[in-house]
Amino acid sequence: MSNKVAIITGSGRGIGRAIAERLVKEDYHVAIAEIDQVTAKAVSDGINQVRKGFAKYYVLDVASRQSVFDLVDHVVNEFGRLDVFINNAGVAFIDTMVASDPDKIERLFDVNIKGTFWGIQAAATQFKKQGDGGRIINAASLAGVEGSALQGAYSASKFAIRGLGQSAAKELASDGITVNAYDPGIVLTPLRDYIDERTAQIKGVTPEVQRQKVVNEIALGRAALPEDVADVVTFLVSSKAKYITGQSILIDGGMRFH
Ligand SMILES: NC(=O)c1ccc[n+]([C@@H]2O[C@H](COP(=O)([O-])OP(=O)(O)OC[C@H]3O[C@@H](n4cnc5c(N)ncnc54)[C@H](O)[C@@H]3O)[C@@H](O)[C@H]2O)c1
Ligand SMILES: CC(=O)[C@H](C)O
Repeated sequence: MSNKVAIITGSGRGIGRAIAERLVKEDYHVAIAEIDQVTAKAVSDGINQVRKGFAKYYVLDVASRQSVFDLVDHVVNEFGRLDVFINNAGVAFIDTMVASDPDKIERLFDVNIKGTFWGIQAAATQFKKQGDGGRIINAASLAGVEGSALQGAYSASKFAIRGLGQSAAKELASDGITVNAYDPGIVLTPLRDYIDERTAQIKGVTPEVQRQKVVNEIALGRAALPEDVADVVTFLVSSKAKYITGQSILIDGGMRFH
């Protein structure tokens, strides 16, 4: 198969969907790897209506290490190889540090940190077998560069993801495998809607007021769209980025949390 092959976790909606649909335009075959079967199938079917055979969906929980390794095996059996693994799937919950529920913290760490770890392990294992390098890209966040109030567990997970990527980049460079991350600020997705609604509830303001507050902190004056992140990821997987590794690319429109 001449076309390259990418796995994008959490690509049933939001940023992951935008990345998958954009990579298909770059002639990638894509694996829509997602816990939600309905959205995964819908995104895959939509891609195949435009480019038949370019997408296949897989239902999994990235917190399960075996499921992530099985995903890579299924994709390689289907498409013949793997070139890019994008650890996009992630969850968040909003609460004060004191009120944060231990079970929610555990689940968030299992999905965001361990899920990313399993993706790095499974992708690197396959890339080493193939012997011709590869690209691993992880979803970090502005909240992983500067901790956000009411997002303690989430921020911690995104700091961890940046550290995982830096360590993996150093280890895997000799195999021609690059590892980078994208660090968006405010991107208009269902996750962001939840964050602003829940934050507004805690602060006793309307979601609209909360959304406007965060947008007002963005130098470019607008929230990002998922396509803005897909543009950066498309660059990071391209040959133009072959000398970039261990980096975390801020996509925050010049936002700075105070
Ligand atoms: N939206 C933002 O403002 C923003 C900013 C910075 C970073 N991010 C990060 O970018 C990534 C995508 O964010 P988004 O806004 O598109 O989120 P989203 O919640 O809209 O989409 C995430 C997708 O991941 C899937 N998913 C969740 N848990 C999963 C699991 N255990 N296994 C498999 N799939 C799972 C969900 O079903 C969903 O389709 C996340 O890692 C998020 O932390 C988002
Ligand atoms: C959800 C997220 O990471 C940013 C802070 O919006």
